Amino acid sequence: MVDTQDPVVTMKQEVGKAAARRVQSDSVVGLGTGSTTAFAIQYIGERLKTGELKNIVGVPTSFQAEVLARKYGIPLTTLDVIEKLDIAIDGADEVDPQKNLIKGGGAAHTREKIVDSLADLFIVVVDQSKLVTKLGSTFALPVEVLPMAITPVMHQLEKLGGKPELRMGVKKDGPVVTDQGNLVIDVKFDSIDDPASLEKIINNIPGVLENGLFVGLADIILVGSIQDGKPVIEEK
Ligand SMILES: O=C(CO)[C@H](O)[C@H](O)COP(=O)(O)O
Repeated sequence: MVDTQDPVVTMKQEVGKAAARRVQSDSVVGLGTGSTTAFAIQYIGERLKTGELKNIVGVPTSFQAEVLARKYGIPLTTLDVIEKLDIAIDGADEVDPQKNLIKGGGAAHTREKIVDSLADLFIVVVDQSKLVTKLGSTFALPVEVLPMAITPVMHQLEKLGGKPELRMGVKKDGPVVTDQGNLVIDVKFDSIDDPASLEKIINNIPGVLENGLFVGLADIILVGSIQDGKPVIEEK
């Protein structure tokens, strides 16, 4: 259960709400994945319920987002019937000063990249600990891979200087399986000097579906921190 008294939880809640307040009536909204975005989805649902927001449809980036959207009464649509989104709200695992991201801590980065990249406005919700000067400094880069290609892809990632590890389940024996039925390799790089070219190089390895580098996609970063015991939100 979520501890609503925990200041970190309160701060995540406030960041999620701040992003949800940017959603306007008559819009198509990308619904991200993760614990921070979950609060944004909840608050969009609450604004719909009170009538403050009208005529919203969501595009979920994962099974988790879909379940939450249904729980909070947000109607859903698919990319087959819309051309673009007005706004997307999503979390991140690392954010650099150029607003480039590492995502995929929840193994949802493939669908997240599709949805977030189609949004006119992509808002990222994070806490201060996610800000880094260089991507890769704290977090391993998630790469979604077709199961049959795991071994050759690992070899290629090692040749790029990474240390690849197959992501294993928690409270589930065996590897994590994505919403698409694939596996995730987390690759630790000492540092990622050129995220734009690494994103392309990794995606060019046969068997790789998508990696968690989001380059040049984010428009606004909402950063939460706790100051004097209170949540503070800063916009970058
Ligand atoms: O990329 C993601 C899922 O694939 C998440 O957005 C990312 O892991 C951040 O999650 P949280 O808000 O729980 O820290």
